[in-house]
Amino acid sequence: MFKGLSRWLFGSTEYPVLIVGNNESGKTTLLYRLKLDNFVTTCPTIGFNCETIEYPRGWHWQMWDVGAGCDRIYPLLRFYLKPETLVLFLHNCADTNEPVAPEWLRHFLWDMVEAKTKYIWIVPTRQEDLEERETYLEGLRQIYEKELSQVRSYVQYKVLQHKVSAKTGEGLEEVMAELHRTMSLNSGVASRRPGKSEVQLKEAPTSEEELRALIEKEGSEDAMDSKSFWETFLSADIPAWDHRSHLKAGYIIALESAEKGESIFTTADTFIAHLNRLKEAHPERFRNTQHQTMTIFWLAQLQLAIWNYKIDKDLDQFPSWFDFQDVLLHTPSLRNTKLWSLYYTKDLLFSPQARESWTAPDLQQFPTLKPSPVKAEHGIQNKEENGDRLLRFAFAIVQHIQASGLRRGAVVKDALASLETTTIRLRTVDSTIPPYSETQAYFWIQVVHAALQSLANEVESSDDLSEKSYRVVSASHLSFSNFTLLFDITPETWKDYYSSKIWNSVAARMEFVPPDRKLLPNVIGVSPDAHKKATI
Ligand SMILES: Nc1nc2c(ncn2[C@@H]2O[C@H](COP(=O)(O)OP(=O)(O)OP(=O)(O)O)[C@@H](O)[C@H]2O)c(=O)[nH]1
Ligand SMILES: [Mg+2]
Repeated sequence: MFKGLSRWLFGSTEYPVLIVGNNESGKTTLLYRLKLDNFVTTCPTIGFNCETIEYPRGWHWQMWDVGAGCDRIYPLLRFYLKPETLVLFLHNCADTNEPVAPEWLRHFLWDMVEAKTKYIWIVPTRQEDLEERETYLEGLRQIYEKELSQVRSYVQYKVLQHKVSAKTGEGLEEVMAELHRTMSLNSGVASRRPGKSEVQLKEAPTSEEELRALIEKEGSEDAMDSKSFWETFLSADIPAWDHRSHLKAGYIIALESAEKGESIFTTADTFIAHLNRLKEAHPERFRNTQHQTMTIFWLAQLQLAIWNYKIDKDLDQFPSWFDFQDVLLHTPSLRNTKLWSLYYTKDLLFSPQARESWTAPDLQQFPTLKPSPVKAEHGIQNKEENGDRLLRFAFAIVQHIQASGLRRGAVVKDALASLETTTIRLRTVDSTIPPYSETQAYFWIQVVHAALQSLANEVESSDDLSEKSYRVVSASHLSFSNFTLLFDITPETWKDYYSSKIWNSVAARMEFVPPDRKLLPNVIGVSPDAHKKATI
């Protein structure tokens, strides 16, 4: 109602502006200098002040100066964040003891990401007594930009470099001009969600060369080897919790899991258990909200990078903990904090559903392993590769159904829809990929389901309790490679059930067509020599 009234009175929208910063950084002084064009004597703010400022004529800014000590109340700041909120972060230059880019800013930035708040300006205040002002401000800019770069794919930021004094009013007009310029350039953006194509344009992935340079730079600044890092990680004492440390911790966990042949779901559980432990030890520092799909996404990319490294370097064993930097340089895309945007739309990835449980990508499937050099020499039949792709896809879906306890019908329906979109996309860049076929997709899901179900059934009938618990774990936590070892299922298995004529028919693409050679399996037995193979 008030919004409507103000619009009627002022004939325009009010843009919300949140003013934050450490104690005594001049938030209240700045607000009243803008409002009254006068210096007011302040005392520490309890609660908040809110004033509407007009600048220039016809443009209205609803400015919120929130409480004393943002470092203590920052968990509450997120309630002021909306997609259309603009943020001014005041840095107090008069207090040289004050940390530059304080710890709470990092959490606040991720709160901004979560709230889809898009703009923040760092305003250095109380500059009157600065010696070598320009050098000092340049130093500030570098430190803040490093911190802000963590969220650069989501948030636009700027560290202002001109002289600002809330006491005299110097430089405040430029601050308001910044807000005005941004909002007039993005007129209407604040109040509507950007379309998909806009998001993709703005957030195009960084080039491989740039990423490699970034990894080199961060590697040379990172004095901590993986062992020492892991110790500080276990004691919740790591120096920074940025993208690189996330990758480093993930790398170690993914490596251990790859060696044990654990599934990606188990790996993710391990990682999340560590996160929870860190959060318990230092709730103010580790505030990542639990995100199942995001965790699985990054761990899967790390596992893939580890495997590709092993294959390309022709190693007999997995790389070691100490090869972290080399593995990153081998797959520089890991350094792209927005890598997920190649696979997921923002709307899907940040949905409550994706947060709570594994959700398949809606833009394209995760990449699979590169073919090993030997295979590549002989060339791989695309059909066989496609069979492998569908088999892996089916395996991930069925295992997810078993691990999550979700209703099978709904998951399969969503998964098939996602597979269809992915296939259509893939075919636009590689026409040798066979078209999506409902029959083929459903067939692989059914085959994998029957196989895993047979493991569960064996558990039911076993009297040996230790065997029982072992099998329960193995059915839902089996890795894909162990799965193909246990069951004689290959990309060619369909030939036992379907003739090529039916399998490749147009009718089979449109809807499920039953097999013409043999009934679909309800239960598949474990391959007789599986135990022998699994121990190799
Ligand atoms: N010299 C100078 N002093 C300033 C400036 N801005 C604020 N001050 C002084 O700094 C002190 C703190 O200013 P406030 O406006 O109360 O700061 P605040 O960030 O709102 O403080 P809290 O509400 O306690 O968080 C006051 O004594 C102000 O007069 C400035 O630009 N220059
Ligand atoms: Mg105040």
